[in-house]
This record gives sequence, C-alpha cells and structure tokens, in this order.
Amino acid sequence: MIKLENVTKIFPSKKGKNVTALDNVTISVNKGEIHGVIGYSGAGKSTLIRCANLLETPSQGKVWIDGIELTKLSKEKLRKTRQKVGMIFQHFNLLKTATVYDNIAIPLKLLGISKSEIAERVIKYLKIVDLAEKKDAYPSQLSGGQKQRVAIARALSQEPQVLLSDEATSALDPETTNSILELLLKINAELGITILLITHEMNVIQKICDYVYVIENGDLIEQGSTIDLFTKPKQPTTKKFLNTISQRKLSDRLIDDLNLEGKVIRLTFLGESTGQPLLSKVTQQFYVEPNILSANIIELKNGIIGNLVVHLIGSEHQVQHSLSFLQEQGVEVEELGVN
Ligand SMILES: Nc1ncnc2c1ncn2[C@@H]1O[C@H](COP(=O)(O)OP(=O)(O)OP(=O)(O)O)[C@@H](O)[C@H]1O
Repeated sequence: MIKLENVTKIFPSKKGKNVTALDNVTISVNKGEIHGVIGYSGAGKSTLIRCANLLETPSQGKVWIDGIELTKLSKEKLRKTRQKVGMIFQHFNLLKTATVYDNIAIPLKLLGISKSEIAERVIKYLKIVDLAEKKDAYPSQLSGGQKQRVAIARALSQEPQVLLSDEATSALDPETTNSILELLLKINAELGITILLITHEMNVIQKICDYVYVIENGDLIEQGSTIDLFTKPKQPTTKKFLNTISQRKLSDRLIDDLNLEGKVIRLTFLGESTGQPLLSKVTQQFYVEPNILSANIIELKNGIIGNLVVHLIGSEHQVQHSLSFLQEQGVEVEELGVN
C-alpha cells in the first residue's frame, strides 16, 4: 500500500556541505498494517514521512501509494492521488480562528465536496473520534488530546486509504498518548486504514505497530516485526530504545550493591515458552540457583513477551548448560552488560 524504494534525500547546503537525510531507504507497508519508523533526533524520520506523500521530493528512488508511482505523476495527478493519504502532526496544525466544525469542513470545501456531504462527513468523523459535542468549540478551548482528535477527524474526513502520523503523540502526556494510540488502533481495525508513523518513543511502537524500522543518520539500520525486534534486537541503537521500555543494562551501582558474581542474564519468553516452569527445571537439572533481579511483561499489539533478569549462581559449566537448555526451549538468552 505504501512503498518507498531506494529513496535517497540529499539537502544541498550553501556552504557546499550536503546533508544526506535519507540514504537508499526501502520500506513497504502492506494494506491494513501499522508500521512505525523510530530514530533519534536528526535520524531522518520527518524526511522519510514527508517523502511518502512527496511533500519532500526524493533526490533518488521511487514512491508508491496503492500501486500508483507518485514519483512519476504530473502535479495535477499528484494532487488527486494525495487524497488517498491523510496526515496528522505533532502540533495538530489546526486553524486557530476556525471552529472544530470548520477545521474539518474547510479542506473538504476546497476539494469541491457538496455542503450536505460535508455536514454528513464532519459529524460522522467527529463521532468516530468521540468529539461530536465539541463541534462549535475553538481549538483554544480544547486540550492537546482533543486537538489531536480533531486533526484525526480532519484527516479521516477526506476518506484516505493511508494515514501518515508525524510524531502525533509527542506533545501529549502518557495517558492522553495512550488514548490517541487506542484511537489509531480503532480506525485501523474498523476503517481498514493503513498507517505509517514516525516516533522517537518505543512505547508507541510497542502498543500499535505490526512492523518496525530503525533509522540512524539516514540509514535504515534494522527492521522486523515488532515481536522479532523486541525479542531479538541486533543493533546497539535498537537495544538502547528497548532499554527505555525494560532494562537491558545494569548500572555499576547495582552491580556493587548486589555484590554480583557470575552471570547476569536476560531471558525473554515468547509464545509456548511463557507457559512452562523452565526456571525450576533449570534449577533441578543443572544445579544452578537463579536469583531473579527483575521481571516484567510487555504487551505488544500482536503478542506478549515476558522478560526476566536473572543472576545465575553456579559453576560456569552448569550455567552454560542451563543457558543452552533454555535456548532449546525457545527462550531468548542475552548476557547483560554493565552500563
Ligand atoms: N530542509 C532541509 N534543509 C537542509 N537540511 C535538512 C532539511 N530538513 C532536514 N534536514 C537535515 O536532514 C537530517 C534529517 O532531518 P529530519 O528532520 O528528517 O530528522 P528527524 O529524525 O525527523 O529529527 P527530529 O526528530 O529532530 O525532527 C538532519 O540532519 C536535518 O538537519
């Protein structure tokens, strides 16, 4: 449904030092899925999402939406095809001097849609975002979460097949963030809208994405299903992002305080391995003593992952055997480093 193929974006600079904001990036979002792009500030996220609807023209590469190659369309055809693509932004981009109703109605008017159809759509989509009672309010009378709901209704009212989300929850508190993420899940499930989002927050990826791309300095450094990325991250940057959700490193202080010797292991349980008493089997079969330092459960859109950080006390030989056993049972095993 959305495809960027070998997209490179180079911004020329007057001083002659060009900036490569995206370097040969390929992403492909299937119809009905939610894909997320995560990266630190300056990684190229905004450039990528702006290339997806050609708000930014790639220096090289091709962009498709719903099988149509945007990069070879005339301006007129591009304008028409863009109607398939809605967009929401971090700072909502509402007209301050217009009511909620008009914020949604004005762009529809510009598209030449009839007054009665506009009235129908405004009410329909305000109901979907649960804000019908605010139709006569002005943006200054709304909370951040409500403003984003209006922006979502405005995007939906053009009945797009694709929604691009540019850090849509970054300006919101955690509770409001959750409610907006739930709304995005609802419109994905009920209206079948394909979503591509950019974010620097791993909890956004965790809660709503089927698939993740990690970008750094314009390069796509890692990608995979959200479950794979959370259980088997490869790149240090991906691990750093995951560290914001659950601990992947131990601080020097913790090591000192616990007076740890031997191995500290992170065990990630997924699928069948979550239902079995594997740690007690390890204790019985390999004579190691697991001391649990932390435990948590991460709920992803498409599954649940259990994490245990364990200090395994025993001879090196016994510890190695128990780790091999756990891996054979489908548990991801990672030795934790120190910060
Ligand atoms: N119009 C532009 N002209 C020149 N350089 C640009 C332009 N837009 C972006 N860049 C540069 O491209 C690189 C990627 O920027 P981009 O805004 O895509 O990153 P980002 O990941 O969205 O960052 P942030 O999260 O801070 O918005 C940065 O080095 C930025 O300075």
